[in-house]
Amino acid sequence: MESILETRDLTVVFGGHAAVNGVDLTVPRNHFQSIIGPNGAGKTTLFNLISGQLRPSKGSILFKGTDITRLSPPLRTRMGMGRSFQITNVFPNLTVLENVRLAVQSRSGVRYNFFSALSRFDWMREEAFSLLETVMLDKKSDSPAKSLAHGEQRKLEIAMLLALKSDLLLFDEPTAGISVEEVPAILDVIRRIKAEGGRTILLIEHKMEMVLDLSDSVTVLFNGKFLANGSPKEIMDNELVQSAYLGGHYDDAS
Ligand SMILES: Nc1ncnc2c1ncn2[C@@H]1O[C@H](COP(=O)(O)OP(=O)(O)OP(=O)(O)O)[C@@H](O)[C@H]1O
Repeated sequence: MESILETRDLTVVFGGHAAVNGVDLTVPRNHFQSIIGPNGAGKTTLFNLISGQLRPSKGSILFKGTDITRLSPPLRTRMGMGRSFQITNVFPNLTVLENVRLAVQSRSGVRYNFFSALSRFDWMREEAFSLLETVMLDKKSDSPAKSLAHGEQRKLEIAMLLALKSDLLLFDEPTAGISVEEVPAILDVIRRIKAEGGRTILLIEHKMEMVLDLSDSVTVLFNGKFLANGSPKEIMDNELVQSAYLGGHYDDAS
């Protein structure tokens, strides 16, 4: 199976402590792969290395066969890697639709020209609206972004991320910090994105039922190191994984 992302001996050391320690990760194209592990296992640090927020102390990262270890985060985004918190430009006073349209526009590199016929930009509104349908936020298209509930804001961020048309999406606990009632809607959105196909998704998540439901494969980190990789069932049956969780400090946030 062709891989879209590979890390080799990926390591980052903070004050003598290796938060990510010699991790070899292989993510096949169009795969849904989850990364699990007890608190402090190094999951978010691994994402920071993959998306370029952090530079590794050692090792390399290959994305679509190219060594991106030294590339800046914006260049990685341009190559097709999307991470939701990179969306910093949510304009609270603009409508939900306008925010997504601006994300579509930024991807397309189209400069708004006051003298151009507005109809030339209709396709961007249409694409933005269809993204809002994907995240089930179309009924709020005319609401100002600032009026959205927390879970709805998360959906808006996901729609803006999808506007970038990334081939690889990195989701770091997408349901963290939102109310219990809003969790199923976010889950539905992720399920839809998976069903649409054509994308690779990497998910960090503590909610095991969500991991088991969505993942083609699961990678387990423990103390910064790769512990196991396999199908959800293989991981559930893996004795090493069981003892890491039982003996560790697994914080089931679900
Ligand atoms: N910038 C940093 N400076 C120093 N130590 C750090 C830094 N970032 C992370 N760490 C440490 O690296 C380790 C891994 O942290 P990380 O946040 O990646 O774990 P995690 O698996 O995502 O945990 P959680 O499930 O709680 O989010 C922890 O011991 C953390 O304190």
